[in-house]
Amino acid sequence: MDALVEQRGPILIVTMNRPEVRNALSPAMMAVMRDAWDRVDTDPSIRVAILTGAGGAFCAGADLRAMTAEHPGDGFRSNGTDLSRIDALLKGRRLTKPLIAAVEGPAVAGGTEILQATDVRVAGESARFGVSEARWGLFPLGGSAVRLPRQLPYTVAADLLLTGRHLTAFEARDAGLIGHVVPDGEALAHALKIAETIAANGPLAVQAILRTIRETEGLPENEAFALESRIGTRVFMSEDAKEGPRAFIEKRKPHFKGV
Ligand SMILES: C[C@H]([C@H](O)CC(=O)SCCNC(=O)CCNC(=O)[C@H](O)C(C)(C)COP(=O)(O)OP(=O)(O)OC[C@H]1O[C@@H](n2cnc3c(N)ncnc32)[C@H](O)[C@@H]1OP(=O)(O)O)[C@H]1CC[C@H]2[C@@H]3CCC4=CC(=O)CC[C@]4(C)[C@H]3CC[C@]12C
Repeated sequence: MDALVEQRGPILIVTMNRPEVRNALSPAMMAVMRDAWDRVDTDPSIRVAILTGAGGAFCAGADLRAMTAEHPGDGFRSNGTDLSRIDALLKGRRLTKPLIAAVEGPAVAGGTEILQATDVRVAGESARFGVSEARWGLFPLGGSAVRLPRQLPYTVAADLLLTGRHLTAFEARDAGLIGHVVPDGEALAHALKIAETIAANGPLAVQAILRTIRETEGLPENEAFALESRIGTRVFMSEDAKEGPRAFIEKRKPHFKGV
């Protein structure tokens, strides 16, 4: 299987699994990823997802060997593919639940592109990041030319996109591309701890916060607050909003039901 999917309690772990090519993307891998994202969105027992890679690598982007079989543009010309939405890479689509990246080794090109669709990012200290498409005369069609300048300071994003150079894990953390650097081999364990913390929180609150972050992006402040207050008020009216404060006063863990 080019990608593996495992549910551990409320956490769904998706592992890109072509370690012999540093988990370069294949159509089969992308089909499993797309189905996994559908499952995250529709299965109420899943509260958080983790994306990781097998064999000490995250993902090396598109399969460059497969691209040499024919002109890389032929696939698009022949079937009129619309790349404004690529579900597997969460381009043009965002999950309704938090997605955590657990990165070991290279997360390059398409690997750094899908990273930008994750909410919390953890990497082993030998991880490397970059959007190297321009080095091969290609375009980062996983969305980085749009998304990276929205996530990083402009000049950092432009530098990475235009030079195709790679960053170490510490440089990526300094640039704000990732949030946590951990010893090599511990990215998944650390991501699981973060996932457990999030999964123990009120699921309605978590999903409403995420929805607000996503849907207010780029809105004028007053429009953003109008939407935010509509989404947030519904959380306050839930059963979970009664349970949380009650649990605090009774000095026990809350039992959230997601209603
Ligand atoms: C458009 C997007 C996306 O933006 C385009 C890309 O991602 S282009 C890919 C660019 N990739 C790179 O620049 C990375 C290249 N690799 C490296 O730099 C290094 O290997 C490394 C830093 C990752 C690791 O270095 P190491 O020293 O640790 O290891 P190394 O010895 O180099 O490698 C070990 C072996 O692994 C092989 N390897 C590594 N990377 C690749 C790779 N990318 N491809 C193939 N093989 C790789 C290496 O050769 C070694 O093997 P040996 O045998 O030992 O030599 C696009 C993203 C997804 C696309 C869609 C995919 C599905 C589709 C299918 C279609 O038919 C239609 C189109 C589409 C929808 C397609 C559309 C474009 C994308 C969205």
